[in-house]
Amino acid sequence: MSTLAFDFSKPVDFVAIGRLCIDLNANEINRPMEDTVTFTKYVGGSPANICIGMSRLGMSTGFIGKVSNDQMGRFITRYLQQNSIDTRNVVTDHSGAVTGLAFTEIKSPTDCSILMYRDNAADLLLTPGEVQEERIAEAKLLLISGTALAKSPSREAVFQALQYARRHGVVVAFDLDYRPYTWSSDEETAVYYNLAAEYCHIVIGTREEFDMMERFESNPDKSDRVTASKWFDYRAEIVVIKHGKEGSIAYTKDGSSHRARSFKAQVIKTFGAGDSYAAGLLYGLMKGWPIERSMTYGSAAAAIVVSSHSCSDAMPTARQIDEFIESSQADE
Ligand SMILES: Nc1ncnc2c1ncn2[C@@H]1O[C@H](COP(=O)(O)OP(=O)(O)O)[C@@H](O)[C@H]1O
Ligand SMILES: O=C(O)C[C@@H](O)[C@H](O)C(=O)COP(=O)(O)O
Repeated sequence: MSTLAFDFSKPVDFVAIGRLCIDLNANEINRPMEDTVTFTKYVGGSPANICIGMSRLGMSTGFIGKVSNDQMGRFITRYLQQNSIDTRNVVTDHSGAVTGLAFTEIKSPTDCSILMYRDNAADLLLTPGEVQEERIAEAKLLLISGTALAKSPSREAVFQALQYARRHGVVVAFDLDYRPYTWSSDEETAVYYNLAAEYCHIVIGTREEFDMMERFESNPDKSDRVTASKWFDYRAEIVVIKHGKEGSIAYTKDGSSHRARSFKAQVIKTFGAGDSYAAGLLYGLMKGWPIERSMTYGSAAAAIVVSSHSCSDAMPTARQIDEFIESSQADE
């Protein structure tokens, strides 16, 4: 059992802070980037994808971030608005910063990579003073994401958001979202990830992401239980460790563990799995569902997204997930 203390008197379900960017997903799949000539443009960035996922699931949502003052920035803000996401705290940069671009290379359904163009990215320029306390105070759940910790001032903006969440009794989820190219040193990365995780009630990451955080500690067997137990000495109620196609395991503060398998999927590409999983999982937890059911919901959302061309645009509705789970059970 988890004892997440959502304050249901708050009017907004979910607010996310961090990266807003553009995904340019290869249209000609199953070939290297060198041979790819056309791409489809989608809104991207892990926390943006999760927020879009929550909105598709019917939650009331908002985003805190910074976009470039150009056509790309306006494309992102408009897409969020079309998805009923509150953009009052999406700030426009005026320093000439640009929107981060993620070109996706789909060599095969299992061999995918992302080529990032992120020099002078606007999302990393969000300042602590630009984070509106009211946007966090009014929300039941705040999602933070690791990439925003990579550079100042967005690093301090995230810690400011964590302070506001603490002040206003907001549950905090941390999707580790570790993107090595954004960081300059492994030590710096681990320091800030560990510091931020101390404030969080739900910590979600892959085994590799937790390995990165554990560089200062001893967990030679890469034991998921050892990884999770550390965070229960701080504020964590749930720690989720994802293992790709092998599924995921969640530990709760009372010492219990819960497993979810992945669903069979007609995989087009592997990215987007984590973001859709997070949306489905957090949705279930906010509904008060048992952890297994919430994890199954996340796994089904992920199976739907890996079978689609995009991440954000493919985020499923509750009906799509329910139908998917039903048809998967019928197939068994
Ligand atoms: N190839 C796949 N087929 C079906 N589901 C998948 C696949 N890969 C991942 N998933 C689902 O997505 C979840 C998160 O994926 P994972 O790869 O661990 O995270 P991330 O995308 O953050 O690296 C998994 O727990 C699983 O349910
Ligand atoms: O996060 C980014 O900047 C790129 C994403 O929009 C991208 O689609 C992606 O990689 C999703 O990440 P995942 O869910 O962890 O696979």
